[in-house]
Amino acid sequence: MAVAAFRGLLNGEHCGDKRMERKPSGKRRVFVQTETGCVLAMELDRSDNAHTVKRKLQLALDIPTEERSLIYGDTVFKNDLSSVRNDSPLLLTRNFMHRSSSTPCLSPTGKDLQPRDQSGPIEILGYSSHFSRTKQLVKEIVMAMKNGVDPIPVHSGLGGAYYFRNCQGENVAIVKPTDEEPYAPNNPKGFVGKALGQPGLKRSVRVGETGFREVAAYLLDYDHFADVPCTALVKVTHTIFNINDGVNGNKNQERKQVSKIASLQQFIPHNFDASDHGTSSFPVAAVHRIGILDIRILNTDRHAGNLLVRKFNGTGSFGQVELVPIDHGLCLPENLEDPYFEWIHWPQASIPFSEDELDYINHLDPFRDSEMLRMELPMIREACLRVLILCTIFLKEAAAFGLCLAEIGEMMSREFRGHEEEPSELELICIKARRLLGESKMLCNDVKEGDTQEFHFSTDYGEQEFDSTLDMEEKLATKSFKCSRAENSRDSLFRVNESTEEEEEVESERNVIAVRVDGSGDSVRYRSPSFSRLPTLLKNMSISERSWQHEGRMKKSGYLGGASSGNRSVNEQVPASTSFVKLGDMKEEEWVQFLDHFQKFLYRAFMNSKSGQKQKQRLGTSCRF
Ligand SMILES: Nc1ncnc2c1ncn2[C@@H]1O[C@H](COP(=O)(O)OP(=O)(O)OP(=O)(O)O)[C@@H](O)[C@H]1O
Repeated sequence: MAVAAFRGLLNGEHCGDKRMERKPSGKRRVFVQTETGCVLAMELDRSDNAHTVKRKLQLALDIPTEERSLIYGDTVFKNDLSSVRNDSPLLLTRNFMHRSSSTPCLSPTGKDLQPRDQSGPIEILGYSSHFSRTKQLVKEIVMAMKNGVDPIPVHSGLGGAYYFRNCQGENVAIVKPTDEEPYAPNNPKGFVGKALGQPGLKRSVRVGETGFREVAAYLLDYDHFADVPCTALVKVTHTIFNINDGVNGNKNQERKQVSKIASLQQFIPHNFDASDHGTSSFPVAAVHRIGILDIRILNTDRHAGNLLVRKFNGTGSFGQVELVPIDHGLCLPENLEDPYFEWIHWPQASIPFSEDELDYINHLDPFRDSEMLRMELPMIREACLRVLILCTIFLKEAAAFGLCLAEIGEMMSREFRGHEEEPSELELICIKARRLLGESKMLCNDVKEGDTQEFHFSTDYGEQEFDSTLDMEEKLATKSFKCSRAENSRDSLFRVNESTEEEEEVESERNVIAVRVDGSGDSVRYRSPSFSRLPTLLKNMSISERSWQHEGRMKKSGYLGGASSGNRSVNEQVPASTSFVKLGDMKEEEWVQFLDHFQKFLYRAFMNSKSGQKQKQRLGTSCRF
């Protein structure tokens, strides 16, 4: 009966076929994933809305749906589904987010395994021309499966992963289902206890959301600069996958065809990983290129095991090797986090960037990158895109200033004093920029209705209204502000600029980078902050010595003690990672203004970093076990 509800709603388009964004009939196929990982392909009619879809799901899966919502990244669908694109993975999740993390999400009795749908065994979710290599891989894998060559589980790592093979039995891809990640409901290695969408191994990366990050890293790696293997998001159906049963997270021994949303990455034959090999033979260019990527995406998990080492031409002659970066599931966190850069103390990272590398960095455009990701991976959260923008600006300015990879990595990494974690230089700059944003907002809010649209205030008179903690350079930076209310903006777009000559010059370099249509249908134009120049106003100001300490005094005690079998309590084992700076909670106009402030503080911070470099104490926060 459940299957009947879907008759005619599913189709079997082959993964290699050219798929249109929306079929002429107005029908779209979506993949709905429940919190327990179960995936169902559905075809939506023009008339379908969130209620009708939930009703169909209830019938098909025999699960209650009243207290649940359909979500897609940041979007919660109340009713209208017209913005959902063909082949989107939607998540059906409970409305209340105060689920006890000690109570594993209920996967009642294995009953909610989805009925067989008619889509192909592997479907690529996305249309990018970048996935042409992946399409080829998928064809090879499907052919092999038809010939009885099945995938095999990967035993290393914390998450569920499977090598998919070609007809010759060679590994050609590694597939990681999103519901088998560490702590996800169907993790096969005993690390269970959370529902999809809850904070995961890193608090700023939700359970079930590492797959699209792997794809994002691949898509951002323009011209295969860092050599990230081709990666796509897929819906894949096989009996090999793991399903846990009931509240205990025990493995369901019954092998059935199940569909999963997963990342599929090209398998790269290799000789070692970087933890098994002396680092001195690693080419400077490879380390730089991987480091540049890691900085852009704020990789929190670049441990040595995530760098595959391939002997050059397979012979190893002259000790030459190639490095291939893998496992980007913990990049682009939703907040600034402590990154983990294994390369930070390798000598190669202290060698200045080459001209080619500087040229590549110079041509990076974080706003174009975030637009591209929004198009290719619509489920990506805005907060992650802001991290990408911020870190790319930081990289561009730092490289233009003359910092090397190691120095940039140092500035992004947190320090440990005693057992206390302190914000990184990058986070300190953001804290200052946010404080300044708060102060300028307060001042702008003081303007009464009916006042002129343009007004001035001076430091002398504004000072009393500032937070007493505002330090010297912030006071100077806020000196003589001119707040102008952007005209025609329904959502009160404010721009705060210094009324200095430098400001005039900088202002003239700014371009409109995006036109956003707000809820009222009005368009709001955003400017791109200048990358090439820092306002000279702040060059002589000092960023105060780091005095700020996290009030909670979080102790960093590392992650899990081991990776053997047996279920683990999430509460005991989720790391206490701190968020010093949030980027996602700013409104669009605040974010633009924040970026302006952020850039103004960079120059001095770079000067300080050059003059006072000291070795930081790090405990290491990668997720390698
Ligand atoms: N593209 C690839 N090509 C070849 N081997 C790979 C590839 N990706 C992963 N592997 C292998 O699979 C193993 C597990 O993969 P991966 O590290 O991505 O999983 P994980 O569960 O995220 O691991 P970890 O817990 O170490 O971060 C790796 O140790 C590596 O040997």
